[in-house]
Amino acid sequence: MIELKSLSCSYGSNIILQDINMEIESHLSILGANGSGKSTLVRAICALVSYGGEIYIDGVDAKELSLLEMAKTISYIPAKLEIYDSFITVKDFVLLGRFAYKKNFFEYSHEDRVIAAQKIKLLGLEHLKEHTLASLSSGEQQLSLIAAALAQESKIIIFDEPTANLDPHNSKVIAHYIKKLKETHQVILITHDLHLACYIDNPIAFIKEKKAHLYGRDFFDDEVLKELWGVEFFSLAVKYG
Ligand SMILES: Nc1ncnc2c1ncn2[C@@H]1O[C@H](COP(=O)(O)OP(=O)(O)OP(=O)(O)O)[C@@H](O)[C@H]1O
Repeated sequence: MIELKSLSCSYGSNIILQDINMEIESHLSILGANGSGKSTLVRAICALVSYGGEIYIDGVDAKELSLLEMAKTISYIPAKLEIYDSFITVKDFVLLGRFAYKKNFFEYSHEDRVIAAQKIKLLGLEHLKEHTLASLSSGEQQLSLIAAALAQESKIIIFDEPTANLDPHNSKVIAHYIKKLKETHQVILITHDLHLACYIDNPIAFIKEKKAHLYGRDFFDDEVLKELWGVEFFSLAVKYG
């Protein structure tokens, strides 16, 4: 359970989110216009930006969590892989997901390596494990990001626009993984992909004018969508089902 109490976020004098009060009991999808503050909201939850108000994760004040405790609690998966080391292999990248569990600075344990190998297998990346990340397609990179996040073994996984760079086939593959992860993890999804949001079927927080507005399935009503986005919708088809 994530509780936001009077949450506010600003960049300098630019107020992005103001006085948000919300209980995220389980899964959630976050939608809203470009620049509305979706990524800022999840970055605040992950303690990646400073904020006013309070955030509690399972009753613990997020400000009290160390970096390593936070890593064991939440994984944040960005839309696109920023590759700092183009020569890192998939195997070594997924192992990085175990950084919070390292017993000393230099060594990953046998257990860390076993868990990383399991996640590589789970995501169907075994044939690519010795390949460099830079040599993979966007879809394969996204799968590698998910494998590293799973290796982190956090309860909460946040996806920030996971299908933004993917073709329809890979979007469907990723959509199925996200849906499956809901069985074992708390999944928070930021997306502009209404088909994906509809398929994942989480409660919706729509960010508008610095506030979060909550919806259920009613969000996907053509009239509601038209009012929120200002464009016509005609019976959104669930293409990932
Ligand atoms: N590091 C930063 N410094 C200053 N302003 C920022 C910073 N990060 C984001 N912003 C601004 O805050 C606002 C909200 O950004 P944010 O990335 O949270 O929006 P978003 O809803 O995720 O957008 P998008 O859908 O386009 O990804 C934007 O106006 C953005 O320009």
